[in-house]
Amino acid sequence: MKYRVLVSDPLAEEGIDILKEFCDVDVNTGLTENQLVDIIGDYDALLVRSGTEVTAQVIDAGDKLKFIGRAGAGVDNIDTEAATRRGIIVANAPEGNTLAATEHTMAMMLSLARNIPQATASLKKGEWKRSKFMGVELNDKVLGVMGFGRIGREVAKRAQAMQMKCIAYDPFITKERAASLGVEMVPLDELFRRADVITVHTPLIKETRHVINTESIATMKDGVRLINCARGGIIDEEALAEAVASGKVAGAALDVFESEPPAGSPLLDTDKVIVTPHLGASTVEAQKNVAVSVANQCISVLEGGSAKYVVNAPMIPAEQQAVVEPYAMLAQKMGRLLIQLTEGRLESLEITYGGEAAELPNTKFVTRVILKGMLDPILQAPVNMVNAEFVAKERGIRMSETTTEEAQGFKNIISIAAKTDRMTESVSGSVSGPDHARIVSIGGYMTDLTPTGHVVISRHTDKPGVIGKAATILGRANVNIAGMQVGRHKPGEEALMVLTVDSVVPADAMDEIKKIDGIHTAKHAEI
Ligand SMILES: NC(=O)C1=CN([C@@H]2O[C@H](COP(=O)(O)OP(=O)(O)OC[C@H]3O[C@@H](n4cnc5c(N)ncnc54)[C@H](O)[C@@H]3O)[C@@H](O)[C@H]2O)C=CC1
Ligand SMILES: O=C(O)C(=O)COP(=O)(O)O
Repeated sequence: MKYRVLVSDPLAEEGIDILKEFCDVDVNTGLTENQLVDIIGDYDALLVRSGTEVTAQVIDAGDKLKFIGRAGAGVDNIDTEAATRRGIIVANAPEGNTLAATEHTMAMMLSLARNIPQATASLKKGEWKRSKFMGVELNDKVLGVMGFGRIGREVAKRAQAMQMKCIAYDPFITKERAASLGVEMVPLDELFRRADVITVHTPLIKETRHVINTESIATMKDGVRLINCARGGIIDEEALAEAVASGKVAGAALDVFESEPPAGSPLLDTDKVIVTPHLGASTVEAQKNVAVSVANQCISVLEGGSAKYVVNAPMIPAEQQAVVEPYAMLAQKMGRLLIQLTEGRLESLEITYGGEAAELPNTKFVTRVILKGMLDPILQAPVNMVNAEFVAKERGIRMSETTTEEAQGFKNIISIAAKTDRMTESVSGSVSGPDHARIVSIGGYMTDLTPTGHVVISRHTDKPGVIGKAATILGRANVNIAGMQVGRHKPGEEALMVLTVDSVVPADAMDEIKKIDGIHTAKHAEI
């Protein structure tokens, strides 16, 4: 059956064409939330731009939904937490419109400095007012860039070409990185104090909401100019309107608004503020880029693969794949085995990465794989790389992740210790090559087990006859034993037996094994 994809905002034809090769595509724009809720249950994927609010209600109604794609950068119109809870991958196309937004910012800055939109409107009205539209030069002025990500950096590069002095604030970018581009990183209050023009390029998050407000504007230079081509709400619009009216702010250029469209905003009534209707990404080139990117990611996810720009799950970058993948495969098997060996309600998990495993670039990814391996068999709802951690947290499972140089005689080791309300159990494994991994201990007993197929694992008193009786029972049940290992600490004490078998062990045979004199516990597991 073909997958069904709903496109609820205008998407470039190039993207739609890619989707149509693999999916049934419906383009249905301008839907209300209720209309979307009514139809979303029929679709496997939803593709949007900034025009669709993908709320928790929409997501919860998307019974078949596996992928939400954002043909652009900002995902603030998507309830990613709700998607994560439901195991839906959210991905964006953050690179495709960087240059479009950058060039729009430059256009806004130049228009603001030289009053181009106002002068155009005036001349078209039949006026010829040359002195009214006296401008300022950008040459030698200080540009303050708040948010030094993709767009912020490209804006700075272009501003430097116009001989502006660029300073930037971004708590997540190092001074060295900025210095390599000739940009001085400064604290935010210094940026506000020193800049002649301030342009914001951050996401709208708690920390950036109304960061430009009455108080911060008061610390800026008289006659400062402000630009927002990022997200409405980073600048407090009421404070801006007042500061423009008082003359503190000489002018502002806005592409985005707290509410879009910004009907009734006083910012639309003043000539000192120039505006565009969220056009930052609106170039032919950018729209083609983002549509193609998100369409390809959508198909990849629907076909069981991964997406390049997942917003709500850790993915392994291509360059780390070869190193991380063997550990991830082992980890999932270890998780699966461990959950089958435990009884009771899972309370905590301690995961230790030792030796070379501690150096992995992405232990968080491997930890999620362990969780998926453990939780998938026991939960009704699908557990995947998107929601594994969330599901564990929701179920109150305490998690700890430790790294250590110690690898217990192996080059690398992953150990998982699980505690339930009834018992503790542990499993360790080691990777010895791209396709070669072993379970090296269970419950503290050494083993050497290829993590695949069916096993019977039992604890028994180390005395003659116990193993033979178990083998006889399996033989009678027509279960072939492919391998056997016994681990013990001291002769005569408790021992652990691992039997690899070629097929499922019938429940009555397992019951018989559990009743053998000397057997303490016995479990059948499929790894
Ligand atoms: N007007 C439009 O049509 C478009 C708007 N955008 C918006 O532009 C903004 C920037 O986009 P990109 O550069 O692609 O994103 P990005 O993720 O590459 O850069 C954002 C930067 O903001 C920084 N940041 C986060 N919190 C911060 C804080 N509290 N203070 C200062 N910096 C902080 C991050 O470290 C990051 O470097 C986003 O809000 C995006 O949605 C993007 C494309 C088109
Ligand atoms: O990519 C972004 O963050 C944008 O704001 C672009 O929005 P749009 O796709 O033009 O609705």
